[in-house]
Amino acid sequence: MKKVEIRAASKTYQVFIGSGLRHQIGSQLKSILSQPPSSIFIISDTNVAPKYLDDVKASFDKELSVFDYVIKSGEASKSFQVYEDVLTKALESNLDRKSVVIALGGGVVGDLAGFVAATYMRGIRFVQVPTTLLAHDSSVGGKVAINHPLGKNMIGSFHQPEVVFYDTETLYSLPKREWRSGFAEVIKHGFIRNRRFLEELERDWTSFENIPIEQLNTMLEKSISVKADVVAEDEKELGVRAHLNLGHTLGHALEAELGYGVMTHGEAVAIGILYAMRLSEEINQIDLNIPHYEEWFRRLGYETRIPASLKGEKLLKTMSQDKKVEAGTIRMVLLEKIGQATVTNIPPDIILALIEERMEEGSRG
Ligand SMILES: NC(=O)c1ccc[n+]([C@@H]2O[C@H](COP(=O)([O-])OP(=O)(O)OC[C@H]3O[C@@H](n4cnc5c(N)ncnc54)[C@H](O)[C@@H]3O)[C@@H](O)[C@H]2O)c1
Ligand SMILES: O=C(O)C(=O)C[C@@H](O)[C@H](O)[C@H](O)COP(=O)(O)O
Ligand SMILES: [Zn+2]
Repeated sequence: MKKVEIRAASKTYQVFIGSGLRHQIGSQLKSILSQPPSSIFIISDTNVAPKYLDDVKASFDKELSVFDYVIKSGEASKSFQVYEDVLTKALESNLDRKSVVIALGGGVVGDLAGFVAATYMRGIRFVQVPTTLLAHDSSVGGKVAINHPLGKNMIGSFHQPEVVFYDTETLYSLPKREWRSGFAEVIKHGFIRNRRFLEELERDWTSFENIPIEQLNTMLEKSISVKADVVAEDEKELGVRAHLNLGHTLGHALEAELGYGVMTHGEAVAIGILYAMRLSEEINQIDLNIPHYEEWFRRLGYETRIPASLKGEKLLKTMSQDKKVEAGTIRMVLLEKIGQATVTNIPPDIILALIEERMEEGSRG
């Protein structure tokens, strides 16, 4: 088993990475939680629950009350309606301030369950049990949120989990599309902070078929360590944490404009990273060798261009509502070089011109 420590200003906790961890959650929590839980509330989704919910439930002593709530899978569940439904179930189950929420699933479950935990009775403890590759990112660092029709993750909080149990055996039931989606955040961690890691990824990850679990676990430990370093420096995104948003200003706008769930988060981030690299070249007057990276992304099966169905002006408007905007100015994460990020004010005309440039063939002008 591997372990990464997250030293956030508000809390230090461990991310355990290993095969089969879901079977040990109940017993492990006995020593990890300083106060025993009065009850457990597991939130999962319709794809994950049939596979793994019983295993997690069975890991708890019979005497402890364990409730669960299964949401419909997909990004559309990060909504006010589902948030309310989960809270209703929590209240009906008489959860109290010593209860512990468990997020069993991908980033959708993690973000929603974390926000439920952050707000139920003004905040109760929660535990992340990620089951997607992408959730190596979402389960760490304490950003929890739901979406608003006008923008991604607009209603949320910072609420750190007590612990993260990353049972990487569960990733082997993921569809290939979800491996690819999650890998975009891994690549992002390389681009913003660790060139050597990025080079290793390029060398070792040529497809998502038959990945040995040791290779997976080692890669995840490195990727989570990048996030851990950033969160330790800046838990609440007052500065350097914004670097974790590389590719997200456009990425989030793509998700919102296409309708939540049409493009996965990672698919949108991959297009957003290449777009941010192009902006970096323009603004910082550097050459990042984009054709090289675009070719790698294509080989891995990513779309690399902005869908032709979208309009530049509308994307710009949505990007103007990004959380990094200050006094109406769009601020984006750019690269100074591969492995080093920075945040820069970007004039709207440049944003628009490069959106047009990065549109799918045949849709420009
Ligand atoms: N809080 C953060 O710091 C942070 C970071 C990155 C992304 N996010 C958020 O995470 C979300 C995306 O997360 P995601 O990609 O995990 O999406 P997701 O939770 O929707 O999972 C993707 C799909 O895989 C299914 N699935 C999950 N685990 C499975 C398994 N083991 N086997 C088979 N199917 C499984 C899900 O049901 C879903 O259909 C977005 O909302 C994004 O905004 C948050
Ligand atoms: O942890 C962070 O900080 C990130 O930005 C990680 C991102 O991958 C993630 O998608 C996050 O939810 C985006 O946050 P937001 O503040 O831009 O909504
Ligand atoms: Zn992300």
